[in-house]
Amino acid sequence: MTASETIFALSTAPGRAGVAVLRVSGPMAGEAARALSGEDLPAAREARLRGFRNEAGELIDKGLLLWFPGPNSFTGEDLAEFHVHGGRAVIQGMIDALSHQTGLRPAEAGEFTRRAFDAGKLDLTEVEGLADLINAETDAQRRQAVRQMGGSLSRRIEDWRARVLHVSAHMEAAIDFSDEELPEDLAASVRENVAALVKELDTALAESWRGERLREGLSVAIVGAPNAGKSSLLNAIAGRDAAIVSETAGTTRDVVEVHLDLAGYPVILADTAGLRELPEGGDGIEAEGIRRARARAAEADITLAIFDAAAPASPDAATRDLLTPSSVVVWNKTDLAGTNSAPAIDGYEAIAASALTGQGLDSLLSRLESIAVDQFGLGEAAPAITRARHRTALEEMRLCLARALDAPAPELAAEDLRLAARTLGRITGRVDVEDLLDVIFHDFCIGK
Ligand SMILES: Nc1nc2c(ncn2[C@@H]2O[C@H](COP(=O)(O)OP(=O)(O)OP(=O)(O)O)[C@@H](O)[C@H]2O)c(=O)[nH]1
Ligand SMILES: [K+]
Ligand SMILES: [Mg+2]
Repeated sequence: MTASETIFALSTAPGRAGVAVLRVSGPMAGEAARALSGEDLPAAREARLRGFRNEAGELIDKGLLLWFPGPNSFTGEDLAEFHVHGGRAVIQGMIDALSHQTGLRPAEAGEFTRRAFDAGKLDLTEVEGLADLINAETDAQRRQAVRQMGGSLSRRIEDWRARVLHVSAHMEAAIDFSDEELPEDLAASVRENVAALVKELDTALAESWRGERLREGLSVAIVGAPNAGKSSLLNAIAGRDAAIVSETAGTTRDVVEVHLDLAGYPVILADTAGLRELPEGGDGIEAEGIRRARARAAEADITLAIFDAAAPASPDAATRDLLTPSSVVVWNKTDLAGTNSAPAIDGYEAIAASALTGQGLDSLLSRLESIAVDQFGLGEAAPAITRARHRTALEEMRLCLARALDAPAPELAAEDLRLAARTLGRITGRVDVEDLLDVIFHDFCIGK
């Protein structure tokens, strides 16, 4: 990317809508806005009604023009926004007119945000927060994304990084000024500070799965014997015919997912193939479905095990084999059983339900909801580690700090601390040696 290129794109979703927004960013943005509107630019950050014309002078649409002169814009560059009516022909007309402007080219995916990052408007965690916000499906996901976009994670990372740099700056200075061992009081304070950081990192790492899981959703796999009513339950919960239901055992083969919002938390409910032993040379497609069902059950956070209440005497053995302490057990088809009793299975408390009448679905949903609240609710206080990338960097930083604590010589400890700070800098995308110098000059008188 070269900063001198001017880019443009439709910033709202394509298709019909009341309003569509097109953005132009770069040195030619003002020129393009003048050319299309045939008038001077509006005052900075003030919306003005303008007619937009193509190169033949034909009116494409009337709409609002906004002018954000750099550096006070999202990208840090000159940026113009055209708000027009959101029809396919209007949008295409605007895109064609912008393409005809010299020096303009269509933006690549993420290029506006990339420019905002390059201009120092957002760091990497804030960029990720913005992406998460655009993808957020539930309230809790939105809250986490807004916090991260607002810099909560970066402030936490920067705080750790500043503390590491501070310790290492003191060590480097002591090393420079003497060629012997570190003074004992300095060595003790280094140890104390580094040990405190290691402890905080351990807490953050122990909690890190929460933020990642909130981005992805709690995964629930529905398992059970063929015809237990798994697909019927999925449909009843989703309120639509997401999966095929039939009286033929072995109907479901592919994993069918439905996204739920339970108390603001994302849950991905997956219907799977019924578990059963297939005869030799049996249906290979069903066998593949069963393999996928088992794989999904193994990686799910929760298995929702469905048993047939019409046959209470012999709960399916293959399903019982998959029960774990985080399983939720359901007797389905209670309408056929003629009783609402839900005897425990292998010691697991069960819920009585009927996909047909809807009975018991409330209890089932509130059980899932309370599991989601337990999993996610607690984690909302601290800025979350939301990506494997963050976790890997923190694990690496922890190793560096642990090595620094055990280092046989102060020079080696200082090197490990430098590495720890760099690792953290990778999370926010601000790896910068100038910082180390800044701290040194800040804390020590130059004349000394
Ligand atoms: N009476 C009654 N019938 C049900 C209930 N739930 C499902 N059924 C019926 O049971 C049969 C099997 O239902 P499915 O939802 O296809 O069962 P499944 O567990 O997904 O079956 P496979 O995909 O083949 O493993 C269908 O004929 C459903 O109409 C229920 O609660 N009550
Ligand atoms: K079936
Ligand atoms: Mg099914």
